[in-house]
Amino acid sequence: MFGSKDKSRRKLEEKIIQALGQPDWLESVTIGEDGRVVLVIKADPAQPEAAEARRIEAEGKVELISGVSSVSSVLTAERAASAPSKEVHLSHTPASKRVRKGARLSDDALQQGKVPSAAPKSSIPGISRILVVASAKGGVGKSTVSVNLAVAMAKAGMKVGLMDADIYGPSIPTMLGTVSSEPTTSQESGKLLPVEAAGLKTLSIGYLSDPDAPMIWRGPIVMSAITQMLNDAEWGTPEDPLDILIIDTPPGTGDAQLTIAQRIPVTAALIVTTPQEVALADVRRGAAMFAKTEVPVLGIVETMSWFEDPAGNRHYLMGQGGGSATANALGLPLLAELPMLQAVREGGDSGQPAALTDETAGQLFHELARKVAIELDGLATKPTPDIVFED
Ligand SMILES: Nc1ncnc2c1ncn2[C@@H]1O[C@H](COP(=O)(O)OP(=O)(O)OP(=O)(O)O)[C@@H](O)[C@H]1O
Repeated sequence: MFGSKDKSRRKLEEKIIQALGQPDWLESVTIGEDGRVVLVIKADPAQPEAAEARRIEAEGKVELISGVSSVSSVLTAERAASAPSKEVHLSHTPASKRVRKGARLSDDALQQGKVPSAAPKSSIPGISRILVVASAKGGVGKSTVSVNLAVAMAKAGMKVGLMDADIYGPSIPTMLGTVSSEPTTSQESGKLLPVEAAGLKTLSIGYLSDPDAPMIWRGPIVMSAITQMLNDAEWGTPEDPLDILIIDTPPGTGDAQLTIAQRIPVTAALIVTTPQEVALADVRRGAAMFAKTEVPVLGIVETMSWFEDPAGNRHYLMGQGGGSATANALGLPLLAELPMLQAVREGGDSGQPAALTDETAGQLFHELARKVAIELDGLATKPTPDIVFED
């Protein structure tokens, strides 16, 4: 599946599928570097005992296969056939009235509070598009970018959701000042109602786990929680969906990240990095993971790029130019180089995102949001829709 170990893992995957008798209930097999196997098993939620028996039997069979060091599994509800896509409206506008995708269209769309209609849509009712924010390493500013980007989009009038799937350190509740909030359940639908803050709807894996519990959250468990937050929460309705759900994912390119990229109908990803060369090698791995799972990467966001002293001199504390070099090497746009700003750090600590309260940060993240909208728009190239620029 990955790099030089491709062949042996593919062989092992085949063995596993064969040992299970190629069942249609096996949704996916993920094999970690050291032979750890995660099975995703489809099951009927109305028959929990049968589901559990299926899981135990499958794990027992896979455990016996040589090359497998451990096996775990996650049960997922069998999905109904996906609703017909309400995709882009293809118009019959004369060519002279069409506009090139990108450029002003997206800018205007962002101003109007909409992701461009041309951008591909997710298949989850109530959520138009899903953007995952990823980083190959921890502590690079991924959650800060997720929160402030979400706020900038909401300020522009979009309906934005922010889901914190960072198992290793769910920090969104701190950054939004919602640590003591708890999602409630709708009496009508029985679904989880996201917490509302800073103009966003938000849910965090932190709400579903005990913060003092040992960090046992790993691929399969996190996937169940993420699936629950995605499918069993009232983000929007099919008639009035979220324009975009931003997911802050756990750092790294391991099983948990791979499972997210494979299992969730992600529209696109954004990769956050610092200018450090050591982080950039990891960014390349992250981009490769998304390429393998066919999730388009919109671009790179470099953050903590420099610190500006009161005299206006820039200090490149973490190196310089690395983000643009990686973006060039990967053929991806560098969507932002965000400086270190005290207001951004303080905003994260105080639960008042800087994009909401600080003018400089507000402008920087508005610009990033605009570029993200342009790139989302640019995804809709196949088949090319005719986009009408409203006069
Ligand atoms: N542009 C910035 N200016 C100043 N401080 C920043 C900036 N970006 C991030 N920080 C600070 O750096 C720290 C790490 O940021 P953050 O928590 O967003 O990283 P992360 O990649 O999400 O980390 P984790 O791996 O824990 O998820 C935080 O204290 C945050 O306030």
